[in-house]
Amino acid sequence: MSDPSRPHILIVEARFYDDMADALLDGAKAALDEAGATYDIVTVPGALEIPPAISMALDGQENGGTRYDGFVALGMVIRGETYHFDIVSNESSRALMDLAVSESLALGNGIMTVENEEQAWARVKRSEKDKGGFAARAALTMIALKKKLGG
Ligand SMILES: Nc1c(NC[C@H](O)[C@H](O)[C@H](O)CO)[nH]c(=O)[nH]c1=O
Ligand SMILES: CC(=O)[C@@H](O)COP(=O)(O)O
Repeated sequence: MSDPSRPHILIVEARFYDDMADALLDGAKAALDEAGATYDIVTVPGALEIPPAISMALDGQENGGTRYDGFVALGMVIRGETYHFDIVSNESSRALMDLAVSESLALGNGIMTVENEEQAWARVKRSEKDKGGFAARAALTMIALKKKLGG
């Protein structure tokens, strides 16, 4: 039984790039550990699978599954040669926004969409930008806001 006084978070990570996923996850876990939050971690192949995974977790909550106070999405989308970058980037972010608004979710979006690996590495745990940690803190902030607003 999780401690009701501590936020319980679901981290959904896309491991399209394993090494970068590790760095994003390190940042998110460090932020959640610092805040005293508890969390589960699920892994999906790519960023496009993150919104469906969160939707599955929401369905699970209605069927006796684990209840989550908030969600953290982690992924790295790097532009290639084709239009697929735009699809993956735009559709994953749009689906997350649609879910967050329609379900009033406390969600931190840590799906990075970058032009190249240099930009990618400059935004994970091993850098001052630490987008994984930022997404985790965003989720925690929205959990507190939701409680303040009576959600
Ligand atoms: N190119 C990247 C992808 N592409 C894969 C998709 O996200 C998806 O898994 C596939 O289309 C099967 O449904 N995903 C990333 O996370 N990052 C990329 O750079
Ligand atoms: C973001 C992507 O889907 C990308 O990695 C795919 O690369 P490409 O456009 O060269 O097939």
